[in-house]
Amino acid sequence: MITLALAGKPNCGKSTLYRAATMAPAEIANYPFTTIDANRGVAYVRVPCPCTSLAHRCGVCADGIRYIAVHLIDVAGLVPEAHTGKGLGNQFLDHLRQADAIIQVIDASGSTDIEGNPDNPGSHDPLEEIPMLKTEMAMWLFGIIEKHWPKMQRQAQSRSFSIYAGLADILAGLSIQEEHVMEAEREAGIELRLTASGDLIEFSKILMRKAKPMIIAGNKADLASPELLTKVKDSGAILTSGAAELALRTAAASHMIIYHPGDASFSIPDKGKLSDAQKAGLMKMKAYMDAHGGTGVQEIINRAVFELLDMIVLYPVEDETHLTDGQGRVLPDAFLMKKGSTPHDLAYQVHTDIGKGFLYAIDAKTKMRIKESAVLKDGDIIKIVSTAK
Ligand SMILES: Nc1nc2c(ncn2[C@@H]2O[C@H](COP(=O)(O)OP(=O)(O)OP(=O)(O)O)[C@@H](O)[C@H]2O)c(=O)[nH]1
Repeated sequence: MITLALAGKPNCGKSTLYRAATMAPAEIANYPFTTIDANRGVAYVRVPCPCTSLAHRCGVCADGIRYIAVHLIDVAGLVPEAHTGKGLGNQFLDHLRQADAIIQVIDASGSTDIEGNPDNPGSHDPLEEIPMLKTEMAMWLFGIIEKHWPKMQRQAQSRSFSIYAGLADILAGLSIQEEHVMEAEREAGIELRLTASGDLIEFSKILMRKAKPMIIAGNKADLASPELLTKVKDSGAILTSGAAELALRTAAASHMIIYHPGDASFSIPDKGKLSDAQKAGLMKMKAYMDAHGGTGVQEIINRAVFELLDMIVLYPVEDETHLTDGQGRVLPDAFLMKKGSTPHDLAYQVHTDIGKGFLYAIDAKTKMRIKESAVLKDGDIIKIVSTAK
């Protein structure tokens, strides 16, 4: 399953964002494994469910909204020089190891300094936080490479030794592959074999960027001044309010409001049941959402998955006419897969045996056979015919 990590300095709101994003939407609260351990949980991307255009609705989605699970990690807060052991030190880097993509959380309200100490809103520049994470991650990676470099350079004297494979091997735990190493070498304009370890910092930065793509959440946006909001938004960050999202999901869970994560707004079914304080709190959130089109929490998860990681959603079925599985359930499964995936890749994703016994696939929309190597499109509903059952 795809893993996203929330990383940033202490007090920028990571845990609040994490709690909000991993609080299962009311309709799917009984999904298994909502919390895996203290800092690893299940969050969801939101997509329109294809069943909305069918005669039979699917029973999985909530009012035509399909939520698909991804893992989310709440990474320990990091401070400058964390790679040397400062603050909680390398703990955060060990968490990041497991991530496919990183959501860097910054305090858009400027109400905490670079080490996370509280201050008045607007007293710090949120954009100063952005290079810190990149630097710490790159220096950590550099530290690993540096340790192995003398040996690697000796081995590189031998013609049969590939420095790309060697480096990828050392960094396999970080999901760094040979192609990443080659691309980073090219981009850094160096020849790895001939480069002294001390000159590998820029290379490490590029390599980290390739292996762990990053998107920025300008969090606590509800507390930020209009000037800071503009500045943070112009930097390309997505504005978020983890606190608002958490409050909305909590209110929805107790049926105080109707809200699906990612909605631009919410409704109150029975105002009479709310206290004046609750009404005032909700109105404040409504004003914020009206101004920003929502809390931004769902948006950042969707963008991390679909834009940073280039994923599409595919729906495997066993019966291409009724779009059901073997038990008659309509569109029960939705898989997140890399853009460019083929029916054969999907077959493997469903089950290794289905992949091994793959015969052919049918596009349920056109009822036509498609080639094993055809490139699938986002939203495709596919029947796989395999020797395996
Ligand atoms: N106004 C506002 N406050 C927030 C928001 N998110 C978090 N906070 C507050 O900011 C403070 C820090 O939030 P946390 O979620 O604990 O921050 P953290 O980054 O996990 O902190 P560490 O665990 O120290 O790394 C708490 O008082 C939160 O209530 C937000 O979106 N808006």
